[in-house]
Amino acid sequence: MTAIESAPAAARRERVRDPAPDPGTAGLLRPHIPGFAAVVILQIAGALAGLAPLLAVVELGRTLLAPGPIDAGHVRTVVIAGAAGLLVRLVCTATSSGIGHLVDTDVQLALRRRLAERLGRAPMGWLSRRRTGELAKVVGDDVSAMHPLIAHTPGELTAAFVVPAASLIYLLTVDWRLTLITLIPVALALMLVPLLMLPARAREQREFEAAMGRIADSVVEFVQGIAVVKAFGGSQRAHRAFITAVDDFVGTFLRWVRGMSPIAAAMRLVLAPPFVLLVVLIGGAVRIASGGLAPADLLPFLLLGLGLTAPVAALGHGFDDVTAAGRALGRVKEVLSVRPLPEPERPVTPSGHRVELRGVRFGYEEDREVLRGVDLVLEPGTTTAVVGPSGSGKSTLVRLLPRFFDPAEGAVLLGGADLRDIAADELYRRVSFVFQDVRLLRASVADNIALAVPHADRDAIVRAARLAGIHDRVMELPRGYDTVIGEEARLSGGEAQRVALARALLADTPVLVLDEATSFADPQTEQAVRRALAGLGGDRTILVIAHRQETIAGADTVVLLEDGVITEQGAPAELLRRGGRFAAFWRAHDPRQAGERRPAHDPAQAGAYDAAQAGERQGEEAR
Ligand SMILES: Nc1ncnc2c1ncn2[C@@H]1O[C@H](COP(=O)(O)OP(=O)(O)OP(=O)(O)O)[C@@H](O)[C@H]1O
Repeated sequence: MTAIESAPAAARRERVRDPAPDPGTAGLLRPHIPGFAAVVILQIAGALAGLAPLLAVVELGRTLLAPGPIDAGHVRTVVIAGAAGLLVRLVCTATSSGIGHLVDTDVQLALRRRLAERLGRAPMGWLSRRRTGELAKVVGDDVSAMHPLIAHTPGELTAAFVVPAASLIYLLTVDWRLTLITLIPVALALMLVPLLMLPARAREQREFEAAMGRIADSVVEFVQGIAVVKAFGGSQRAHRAFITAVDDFVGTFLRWVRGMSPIAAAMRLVLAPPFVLLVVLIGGAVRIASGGLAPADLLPFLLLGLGLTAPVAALGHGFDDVTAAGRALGRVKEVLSVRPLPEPERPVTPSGHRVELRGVRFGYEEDREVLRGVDLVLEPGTTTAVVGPSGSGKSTLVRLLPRFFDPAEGAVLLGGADLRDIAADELYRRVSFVFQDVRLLRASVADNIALAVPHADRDAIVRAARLAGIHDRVMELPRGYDTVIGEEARLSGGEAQRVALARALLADTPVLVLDEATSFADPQTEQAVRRALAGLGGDRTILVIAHRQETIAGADTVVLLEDGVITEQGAPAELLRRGGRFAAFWRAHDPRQAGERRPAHDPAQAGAYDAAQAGERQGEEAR
């Protein structure tokens, strides 16, 4: 355990405000319970009122078929009652639907606000691993996809169950035997349901979904890799993968249809109105012939019997929409459950901008450490270049400074304060960065550069752009610095990186972190960065992942990172003189030396480095 981890770690845990876990969707829906209740109550009232016209027809039938003179007053009352019921139903269902849609709008707004707030506090490391489109889909499409679930399902389900339940109670009061006969189609449909759930059907369903997935994969693969496939003349092969997936699908689909279609057809048949009417008519005829039922009493069974099948049909209806909404809800919940990096309760102000990493350990996954105990000091006014083989943890190391992640063990200190004790806005006033995934906003070039300094004047913006080597290119754009990126002009990767560099230079933070691999995407950018670094000077603390020998040679300190540990550090010239691991690394990556002596892939050069690495590993094991 390092000195840092002990007491202060526990004390800090007490001081940080670990944000309360997200209340989840239930918490989000709670304020809207009155709205949902109004939807359900109005639907129940509307559904019951909707029975009035049917019952009025039944009553009219009974009155008209009854022997003797017709009571005109009674007929008028029945007609008015039926019409009133219809009107109440219309008003109730329209109001219920209106409230349902208002609740939906409110819920969607609340969800989007909650998502925006969560994304605003999500760790940058988490955000940087996600594509912008992926998150935009969650905030946009996935929230919209919940519309059927919120606006329609509560009302529709209520109506689908209230109408048959009320009808059933009424029919039972008329003739319970014929009521049971009327329920035969529903009973038959329910008896068919277990057949849909047989293991064979479940297997066919899984195979069907897997085959659909294979088709989707082959299409995505083809589209994503289209440039590579074309360049290497493999389009026939890629097409073949798609054709094979489709051929496989045909067989699977036929098996699925053969298994499902007889059951689905039987269900449709027994729930179809002609079948229901046939059952009611046969049952009714038998009851009337046996003298157990008055002919006029058959009427309510003919009118209401059809409605009894509604709940079974409702179970299938809208099922796809609801499952899609459920999946969308799952993705929304996943984003809502991202834990923000804890903010300090009593923030500390750093004094100065000396950066120190003490015993830093970090891994993306539980059982695999990427940084295995890094101790490093970055003095103000110096440039430190991090070098090392691919995958050694360079990007991970530098991303700890702008707090993309927190170390699992150890600490990163700025001006003597643990980054976890510094308020986020304070930290970003002191640390700026330019990494690989440059993201520009759909805003003017000037606004993009002045992101961190919104009130910067045009002269300052132009100065930063000149320093970053992007000014001339900006002047070629249709409206210069007012050109909206992504709308009026598109920038290349290197140009976007130079805009990001100008942004970082204008922010003028005392600590600057750069990933040279990207910044050096093209020769102009490479020069711009080197000029900028040389020009910055002062007592800035600069940390750069260096790939070019010029950058390494120009740094005050070079740090060789291998497999998550610093194996050598010091002034570059001194390290070269020493002839150790860094010198071997340098020689193995020096194109001039390789060109002078041997072919570019100089096994001897690489071999020297590999041998040094192997020797060190053995030494480590021995220790
Ligand atoms: N987001 C991530 N999730 C899981 N593992 C990751 C993630 N980012 C990096 N890694 C792993 O961490 C290790 C170190 O990666 P890192 O990008 O820090 O190395 P690097 O030295 O910067 O490599 P390069 O020079 O190739 O960019 C690698 O093994 C990589 O696979």
